[in-house]
Amino acid sequence: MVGPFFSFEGPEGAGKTTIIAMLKDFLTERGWEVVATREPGGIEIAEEIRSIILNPAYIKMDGRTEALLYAAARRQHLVEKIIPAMTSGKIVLCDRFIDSSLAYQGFARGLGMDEILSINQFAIDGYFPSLTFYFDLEPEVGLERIRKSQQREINRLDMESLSFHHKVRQGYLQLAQRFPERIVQIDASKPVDEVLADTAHIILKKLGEQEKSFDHET
Ligand SMILES: Nc1ncnc2c1ncn2[C@@H]1O[C@H](COP(=O)(O)OP(=O)(O)OP(=O)(O)O)[C@@H](O)[C@H]1O
Ligand SMILES: Cc1cn([C@H]2C[C@H](O)[C@@H](COP(=O)(O)O)O2)c(=O)[nH]c1=O
Repeated sequence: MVGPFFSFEGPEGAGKTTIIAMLKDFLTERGWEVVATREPGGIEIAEEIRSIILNPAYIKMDGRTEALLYAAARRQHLVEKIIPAMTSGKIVLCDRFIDSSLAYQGFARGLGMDEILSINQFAIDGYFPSLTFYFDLEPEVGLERIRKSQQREINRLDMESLSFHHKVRQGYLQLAQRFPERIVQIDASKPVDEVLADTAHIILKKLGEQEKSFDHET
């Protein structure tokens, strides 16, 4: 069985990292093998690219360079970590994937969603997530959460204007409308335990569906 691939999307401080860690424990306790990972990063080459993209000193980075670096990090992470995990039947929980590029570079940077989709189609070669959770939150709330967080350094993208972060949200809302069969919107303003319950419920349903279709094949 090929393991399912779930991506988690949303603005800064939406709670993706928190919920992925909780879901990993929740699913592992139920006997699933789970790989939790993140973009940009997750493996050495992509973490190196991450440190370049997010370096607050690189304010002169061109938007297209930024988009290509995210796509390059994505490609390496996909072939080195995500595909092998899926092939060995593990559940993949990925903190950000292609929709981050569509919302941030495509929409908020103004490079065009379809242009960014096109370079990313080359990078992902058909490996779209089985399901994407979009954690919807007012950008002001998310930015305030990360400002208060001890564990989170402020990176180059965090430093963008509030209007950029509003555009990111608008971009995500458009994506949720464009891909309703893949993207599930979660209210990330709720308390952590409620966000976890909402997300886990959908994942268990999806796993049940996948187990059923697997039974039919055998
Ligand atoms: N539902 C929630 N309600 C209140 N605070 C939360 C909630 N979820 C997460 N937080 C807190 O908000 C901060 C950011 O959470 P987290 O790192 O999980 O977000 P994120 O979406 O991964 O952010 P980013 O993508 O910007 O790194 C943390 O301090 C976390 O404890
Ligand atoms: C994958 C991806 C990410 N981004 C942005 C989104 C965030 O501002 C940073 C990553 O930081 P995080 O703390 O790990 O969330 O990068 C982007 O603009 N485009 C992308 O494709």
